[in-house]
Amino acid sequence: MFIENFKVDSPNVRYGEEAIEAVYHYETTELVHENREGDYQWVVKPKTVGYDFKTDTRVPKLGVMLVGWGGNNGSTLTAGVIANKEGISWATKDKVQQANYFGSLTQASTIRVGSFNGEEIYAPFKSLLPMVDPNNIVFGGWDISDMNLADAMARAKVLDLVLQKQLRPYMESMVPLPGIFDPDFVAANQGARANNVIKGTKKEQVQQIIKDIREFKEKTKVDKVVVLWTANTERYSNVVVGLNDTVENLMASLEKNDAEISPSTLYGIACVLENVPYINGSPQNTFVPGLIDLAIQRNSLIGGDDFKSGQTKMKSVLVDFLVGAGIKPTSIVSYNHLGNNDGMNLSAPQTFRSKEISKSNVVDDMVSSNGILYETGEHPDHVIVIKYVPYVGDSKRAMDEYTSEIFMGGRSTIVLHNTCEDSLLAAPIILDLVLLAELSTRIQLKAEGEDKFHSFHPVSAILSYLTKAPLVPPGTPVVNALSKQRAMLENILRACVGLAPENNMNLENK
Ligand SMILES: NC(=O)c1ccc[n+]([C@@H]2O[C@H](COP(=O)([O-])OP(=O)(O)OC[C@H]3O[C@@H](n4cnc5c(N)ncnc54)[C@H](O)[C@@H]3O)[C@@H](O)[C@H]2O)c1
Ligand SMILES: O=P([O-])([O-])O[C@@H]1[C@@H](O)[C@H](O)[C@@H](O)[C@H](O)[C@@H]1O
Repeated sequence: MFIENFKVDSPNVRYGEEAIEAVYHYETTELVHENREGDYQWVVKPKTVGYDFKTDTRVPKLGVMLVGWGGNNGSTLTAGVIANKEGISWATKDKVQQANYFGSLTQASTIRVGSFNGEEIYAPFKSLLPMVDPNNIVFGGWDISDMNLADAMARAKVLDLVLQKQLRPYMESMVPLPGIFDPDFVAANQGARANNVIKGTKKEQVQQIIKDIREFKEKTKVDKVVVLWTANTERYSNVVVGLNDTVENLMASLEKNDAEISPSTLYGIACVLENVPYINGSPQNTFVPGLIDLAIQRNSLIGGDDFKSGQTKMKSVLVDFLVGAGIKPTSIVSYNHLGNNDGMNLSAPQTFRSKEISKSNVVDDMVSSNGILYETGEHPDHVIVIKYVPYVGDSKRAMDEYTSEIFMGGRSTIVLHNTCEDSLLAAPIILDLVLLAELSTRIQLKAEGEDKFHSFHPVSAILSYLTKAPLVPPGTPVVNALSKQRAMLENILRACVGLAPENNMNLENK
């Protein structure tokens, strides 16, 4: 059964005028390697840590500024939100299609809240805590191409023409602000669309971005802004001692107009200085150590990297299943071809390399979790190929072959083939990223022994479900398995309303 909403009734939870406060008992374990009578043994000690959570329930008017607003993702997301807001429907050859938010974890998935008369009860994911309604987001942003959003939507060739026609009047007046462009960081083939760029030194460019954010806030009267990079994939920046390894060196390099600071890092510096959450949807190392430290110093949320949309999402499910089932993946070969501008940009070796890295690391945690199947340091062969085929446009083809060793030396080969519009996968992920980033800035927590409430660590690991290469606080583990990432997110939000983690034990029925 499905319910729209619920409230928790518990002595541990208080719904106030402006906040929900919850007292929570976090059940965890501590391991020690002990010498017991001359023999070293691993001992696991369960422990309970008390936490207080406080969630500000005043939902702000949210502005979202996209870097690369006029791209396929940016224009598709903007169009999709307008279509939902305006309740637009359109005729396809199959049926009359209504606008929806399918593919969005927050808007289109549910959580189990309990059982009623023996029946399982589910509620929308978004009913866990008050969140921004995507229909109320005000969009803006930058693009190095000055094309208005209606024309950009047509250039993207993603949405049905009948729908585009209805959306055009809403989008014609939306024109991206000039963006920071540096041809050294993207494929040479991108230069042709760069007719809308910010001039000046790198420091002046950062100052311009700060000015743009302030003016956008002022003009649209939004309470909060989140900035998200959905612009071209860049090559990796060199991380060099003295250049970008510390806050001081990064800021000094900015003063010196050092060529090795990428545009995506420049937007990041501007956002962090302005205390505006900044999320990177592409694979490059935007978050060089100096920028991560700046975000930590200023407690300004950063998140990334690279939207986990199709092939990689599937991989973080399938390999988790295989390894969790005691089956040993030994070779994973992933090929895809696509014909949109992203594909064209990825046809250069340097930008492809960024993608190859973010797509390759995704099985690491699952492989290292099973010392029965894999020796220390052993990895499956893992090959990533991406080809640019203009004819297929945004309709990405992904082909994967997983070969595994099974019982008694047997081999099992699974082959997948997926055809799907790349941008229709990415747009709802962008939505979730900005909605969850905003929500997480309203949550405060305090562990027992701490005297003050504080926010989550500014390097936002709770966004991991949505990214191929999750950025996590330095020195903390990266989790790639999709089910674990979802459970982490859901259980943290449950904790904020005093609900225990979903444990699926169902003891009442056993
Ligand atoms: N679609 C997916 O499923 C998916 C998944 C993961 C990651 N991504 C990443 O998302 C990004 C966007 O994808 P897309 O399909 O929308 O690409 P796109 O090429 O259609 O759009 C990118 C836009 O960014 C603009 N741009 C480039 N450099 C800029 C800069 N420095 N400042 C401002 N604007 C700039 C371009 O003019 C373009 O309009 C890519 O990096 C892609 O790899 C996409
Ligand atoms: O999410 P996913 O399907 O693994 O990865 C995709 C790549 O396969 C594709 O080549 C690229 O253009 C997309 O931007 C996205 O990164």
